[in-house]
Amino acid sequence: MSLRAATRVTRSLSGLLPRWGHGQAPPLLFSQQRNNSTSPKIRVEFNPTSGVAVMHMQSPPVNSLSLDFLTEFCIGLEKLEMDKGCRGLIITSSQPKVFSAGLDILEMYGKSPERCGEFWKAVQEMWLKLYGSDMITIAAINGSSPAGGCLMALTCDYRIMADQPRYTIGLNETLLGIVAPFWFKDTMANTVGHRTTEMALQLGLLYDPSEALNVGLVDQLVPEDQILSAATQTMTKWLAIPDHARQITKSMMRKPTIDRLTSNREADIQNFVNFITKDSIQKSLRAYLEILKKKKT
Ligand SMILES: CCCCCCCCC/C=C/C(=O)SCCNC(=O)CCNC(=O)[C@H](O)C(C)(C)COP(=O)(O)OP(=O)(O)OC[C@H]1O[C@@H](n2cnc3c(N)ncnc32)[C@H](O)[C@@H]1OP(=O)(O)O
Repeated sequence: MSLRAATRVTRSLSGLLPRWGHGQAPPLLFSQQRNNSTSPKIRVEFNPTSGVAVMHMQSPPVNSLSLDFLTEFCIGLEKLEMDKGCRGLIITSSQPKVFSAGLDILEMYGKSPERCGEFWKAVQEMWLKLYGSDMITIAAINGSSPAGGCLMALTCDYRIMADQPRYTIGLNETLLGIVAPFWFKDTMANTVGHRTTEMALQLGLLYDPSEALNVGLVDQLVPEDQILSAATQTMTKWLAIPDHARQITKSMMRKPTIDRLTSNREADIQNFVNFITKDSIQKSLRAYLEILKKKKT
């Protein structure tokens, strides 16, 4: 059980002690000041009345997960996680047509081993923080969400996708000539099962929304303009569950997967650096970048 969950259990068992003592700022003001934040790539709107924050990813053109993006994202997440008034988080995109394009390919192409290692550590950090979050997390997927973007959505408790057939979602790493690491694979298998994951990962499948719903990669489809209201409605249902019971349950389901990475973090970084800096892999990434560029012409 996480420290925050343990604290909540203690609080609920000790007879609903007041949260704010004499001389402290009233909760609403305090929360408002702390957690409505805008950094260049992330905008957070926290509603202290509902206890729900909405995180808007706003890194043009495609919310790719660069080192800077991941750093801002983790700082934003950490702040919300520390705020006991924040119980739920909705993650969505401010960019048209794209939730997140996944890891920033330019962070993996032509970079030094040291920089690649630093980048990978940040990717791990994002996953650890989100997958292990005590908050209720909902991905409001209002655009395409390949690879690392799909991973980000998979770490949430619930996924709502815009019902727009041109959007796709999936772990398509093999299409780039790279390999989804074991914890990407585990996160997907925990969501859709072993067989679907095995096939999807080998083929680098990108699903349209109805296919994604069919395999259980997303939980609900809604018209794009209703995605935030649908996320808010779902959040209300989840908020009705006592936090401590839900958190312990979430931890019970996810801890073995999280422990596999936490006990192998350094080796996983080394593995990534050795893999990604290989000439053959760099060549594949260059070819993929060229395909992305040519798409436009
Ligand atoms: C053993 C195991 C060890 C470990 C082994 C290693 C494990 C690695 C795991 C990797 C996980 C990943 O996430 S790898 C990342 C996978 N991501 C992808 O395949 C997504 C590629 N992108 C797309 O499909 C599309 O861009 C999409 C997101 C649908 C949006 O399409 P659009 O038509 O709207 O936009 P585009 O015109 O394509 O893109 C706009 C610009 O953004 C750029 N762009 C797009 N995606 C980008 C990205 N991910 N990183 C950087 N830049 C990107 C394009 O090149 C364009 O640049 P300009 O031309 O300059 O404007």
